[in-house]
Amino acid sequence: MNLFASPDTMATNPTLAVLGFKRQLVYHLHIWAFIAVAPLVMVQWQHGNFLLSALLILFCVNAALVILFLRLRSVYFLKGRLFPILAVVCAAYSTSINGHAGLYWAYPAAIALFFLLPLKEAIVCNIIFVSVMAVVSFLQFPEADFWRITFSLGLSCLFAMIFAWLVGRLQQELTRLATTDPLTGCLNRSQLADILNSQIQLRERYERVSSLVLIDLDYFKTINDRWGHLAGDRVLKEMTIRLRKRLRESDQLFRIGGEEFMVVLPETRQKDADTLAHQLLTSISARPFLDDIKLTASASVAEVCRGETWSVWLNRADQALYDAKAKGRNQVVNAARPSNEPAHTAGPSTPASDTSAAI
Ligand SMILES: Nc1nc2c(ncn2[C@@H]2O[C@H](COP(=O)(O)OP(=O)(O)OP(=O)(O)O)[C@@H](O)[C@H]2O)c(=O)[nH]1
Repeated sequence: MNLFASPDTMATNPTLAVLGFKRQLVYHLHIWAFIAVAPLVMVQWQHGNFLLSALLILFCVNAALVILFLRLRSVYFLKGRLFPILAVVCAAYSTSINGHAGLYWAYPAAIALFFLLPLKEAIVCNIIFVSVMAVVSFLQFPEADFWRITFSLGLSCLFAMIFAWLVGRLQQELTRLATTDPLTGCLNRSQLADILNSQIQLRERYERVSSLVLIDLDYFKTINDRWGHLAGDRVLKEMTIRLRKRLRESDQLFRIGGEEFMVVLPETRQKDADTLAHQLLTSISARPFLDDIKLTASASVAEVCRGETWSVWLNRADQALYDAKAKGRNQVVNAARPSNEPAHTAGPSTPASDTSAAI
């Protein structure tokens, strides 16, 4: 059994890959913490520290449950929140009764918080932890030791915080790079299946209907041939800006091929998507690109139908786009619905605007 994410998923979906790595981190952290802490239960029991022994048993039980839940259900037991609380309480209490022998555990506990909690929560928890440890050290050790402990623990937390913050930033940046197209900033195909599937689930569970629009520039090859690839790139960027201007925040714009774009429209019926597709084509053909390059585009519209998979949904839209090209371009074609679905608005192709096909 693959614990966290299949190799296929990790290769194609960066967001799931990151989630998989986070789960592995939590998993390994709990395993090694369990191995390190379990023998201490006996040691503390033999020393007559029954309360600490009980706290350590709780810690081990929680670690075992997190490991089991991750293995069997791929979810965090109690969202992994018990580890930090128990680690901090055990370390502080152990220091107060065992002196230096307990203090050593404060360092790994403080660092572990940054791996298990969201950054802000980890910072707050660590500030509280260092403060508690400072009070315990003040009461327990000579003044010189109190300063050493407080500063060395505080510095360890600071280093761990900087490291966790940078890793978080790096992870966000890598996810962004892996999920977007560098030229236009649109989403790329990596999350296409997931986003279409989530719309399908909304349709199946709550009857909430989404549509998708495919848009493909007409005769784009001619732009490259006449004005060069750089001009072609600038046209694609400007086209993205024009499309974005007309879309809502909740709509998702993908670049799924060279000059082919896809818009996923949540909570949108085919009729409204068709209206939007006409407006998008008009925004492309109404004004020339880079001052003198006139362009048109063809589009297709497909509302998600009950029981279909994302690839069937996309194929219907693809077929309709092919029809729009075959019928002369610069028009919107509504995708045919599967034969078992009642027809709402599927209709014949309609001209997008009067603008003649480009160049
Ligand atoms: N400048 C630029 N061109 C690209 C990019 N990606 C793909 N293309 C070009 O887009 C063109 C697509 O050509 P075709 O598939 O024949 O499509 P078309 O010329 O638009 O013709 P129809 O779609 O049939 O109207 C090719 O010349 C590709 O080289 C890109 O990122 N930048």
